[in-house]
Amino acid sequence: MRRKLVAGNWKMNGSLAANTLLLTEIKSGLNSNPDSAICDVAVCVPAPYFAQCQGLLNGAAIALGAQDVSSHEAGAYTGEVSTSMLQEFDCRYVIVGHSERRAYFAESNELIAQKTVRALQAGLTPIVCVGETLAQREAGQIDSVVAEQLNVVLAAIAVSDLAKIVVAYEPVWAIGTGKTATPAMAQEVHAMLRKQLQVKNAEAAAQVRILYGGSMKPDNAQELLAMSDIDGGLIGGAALKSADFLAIIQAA
Ligand SMILES: O=C(CO)COP(=O)(O)O
Repeated sequence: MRRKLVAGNWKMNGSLAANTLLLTEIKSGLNSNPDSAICDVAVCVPAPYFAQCQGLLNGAAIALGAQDVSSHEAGAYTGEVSTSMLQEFDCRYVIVGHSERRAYFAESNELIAQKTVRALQAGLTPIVCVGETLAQREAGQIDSVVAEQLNVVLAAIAVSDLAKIVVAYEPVWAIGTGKTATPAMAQEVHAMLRKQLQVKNAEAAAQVRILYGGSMKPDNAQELLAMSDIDGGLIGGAALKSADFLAIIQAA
């Protein structure tokens, strides 16, 4: 049985004041609801706020995560943030290959695979994002695009690391648009991804959590999370509102 994971991706949002308010509200919401301990919760915050959020989350059942990491270990890579820096702030998760990084920062499948390997070497849990654009969906290329994105990562990691990754299926056309994949549409892709993981190792594939992301909200979370291969959510906009984020955790 896979334990569900609800991870917030704050993207480039937040401020010292807003983060304090948001995390204080989420913590008190979780504390007042014993049921919510049944799933894992994480927030992936902008790097400048690691120290602040580490302090705010001290003792809370909410893990800290990053939204990206360098594929390099250390050195002359201006602007990059390394896995060891993430570890110093107790980050447990790191998102790699988000579609916004792929689209706006030209991240390739190969670079994303290198970042995944680097994260695993550091003992971080990579949340590997895959997903097709609307044009690719309409051209009937969902399976080939998403399978290729995952395959390049799978080829780069050791079988013994397979169970340590989290995969997130985020159809690009559903991100920030208010359009959500129907539970059946999402489940179909998740099942396909699970099959692909099984080719590498069946036992580990059964343990890998596959999250859905793309306009997940309190009013659609429950039906999405009820699908057999949807093991949680990667939440953008709704992770910035404590009531919405708590409602999604509750649905999980
Ligand atoms: O990109 C996402 C999470 O990584 C999803 O964003 P939204 O929930 O805002 O659609």
